[in-house]
Amino acid sequence: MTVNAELPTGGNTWQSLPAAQQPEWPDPEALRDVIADLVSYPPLVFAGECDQLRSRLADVAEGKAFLLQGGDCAEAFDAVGADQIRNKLKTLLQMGAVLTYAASVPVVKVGRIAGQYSKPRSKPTETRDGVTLPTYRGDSVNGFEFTPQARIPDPERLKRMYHASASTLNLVRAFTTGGYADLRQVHAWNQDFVKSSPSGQRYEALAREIDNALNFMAACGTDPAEFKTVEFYASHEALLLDYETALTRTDSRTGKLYDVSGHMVWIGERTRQLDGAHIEFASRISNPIGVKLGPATTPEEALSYIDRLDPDREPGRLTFVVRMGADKVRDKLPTLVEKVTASGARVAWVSDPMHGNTFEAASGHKTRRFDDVLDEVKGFFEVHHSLGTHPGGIHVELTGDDVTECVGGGDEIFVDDLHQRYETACDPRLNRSQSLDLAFLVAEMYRGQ
Ligand SMILES: O=C[C@H](O)[C@H](O)COP(=O)(O)O
Ligand SMILES: C=C(OP(=O)(O)O)C(=O)O
Repeated sequence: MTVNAELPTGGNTWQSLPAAQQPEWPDPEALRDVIADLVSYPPLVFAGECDQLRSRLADVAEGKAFLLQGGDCAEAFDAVGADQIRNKLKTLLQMGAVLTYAASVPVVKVGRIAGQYSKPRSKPTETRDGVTLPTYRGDSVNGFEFTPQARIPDPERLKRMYHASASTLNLVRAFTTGGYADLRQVHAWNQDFVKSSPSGQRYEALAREIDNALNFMAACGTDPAEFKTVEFYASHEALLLDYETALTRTDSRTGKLYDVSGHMVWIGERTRQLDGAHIEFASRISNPIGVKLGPATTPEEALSYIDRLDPDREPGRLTFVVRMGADKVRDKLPTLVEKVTASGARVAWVSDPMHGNTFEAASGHKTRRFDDVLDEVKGFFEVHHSLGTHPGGIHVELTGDDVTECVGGGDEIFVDDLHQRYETACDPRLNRSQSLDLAFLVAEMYRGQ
């Protein structure tokens, strides 16, 4: 649909191409009005911040840093509250501290946050007790509630997504620069957690070491400003192209286009068609771009993504997020890495150990086994180790709350526990304890390389 003539030139070239996974908005006029409003709204992030992230991701591509990207599968409008945002951030900060200290590597921290409101789905409809309704596509499109009314796509939700993203980002910026993320708070992030959980206790021991190191540095007269704030970036899947285009602006410094809805956006497994609208859109913007690579990805496709999205071969521009499944990663990944490396391109390679490892439990809950998640990351590391390339990071669905959505972990969740706190709007997330377990285990793998 051609929605707006005022969009920056080049930002809407995708409109003549097939766009997968777009909602069927019932009222085109209403969509047009919403987009006109969105076009007039201020940017959520600045082009210069996107460039800064690109330079951090260049370090990842060059083997000098590790990407920690994580957050909800699907953010929800009713979860835009201080506690939930702080808990998520706290979990990522704790994981970041574990990885930085235990693996001795700079960690680039990127949330699946402040924009992750849209979901690609396997099926257009959902059936419960003989009733079939349109599937839930994220709070940016329709309601989670299983009623005909809630499931009608409503473009006003695009504006709610903008405002929810703005509030979230505002709080995240306050937390990360206003003292909460000061490394001296490394114990405070754990206070509500340490007693009850093995990973919390392990973390506490590490936090004491970090404290000692900080005290030592202070005694030597060094108290670096870098420890008082944290660089934290926001990312989401660029799924709803009308929204992303409405938030695409021309950078006054360079004349280039940036999608100012988030610092980094990625193209998902279901929308990465080379002749499709999503890749075309991503090719026009200058943000760092991720592309999810499932087990069917061919080396030729991977090389074509590089030609389309990173024609200048700029490290940090392109991140390949590998999500093959624990049973396939060791077979499928080596050829991709070999061919990409041989081409001379320098992309960041990151493991998403969640999306290839989903199954349905007998109770009907969609879940993932912690051991499969871990095994996929192990396979990812093994492949890179054997090829002498850099395992650049992890991309994980997680929450700071004590949910029971994935099975396993040190504080073990059993299949029979799933119903207790199964709160995700879409896919199962690691809870805080499982997330910290993963961070410790990944740090060991990284150190052991
Ligand atoms: O988060 C990813 C996808 O949106 C999700 O895995 C699709 O889930 P579905 O197969 O239930 O549609
Ligand atoms: C949908 C997602 O993943 P994928 O495209 O890899 O299935 C996601 O990360 O939310």
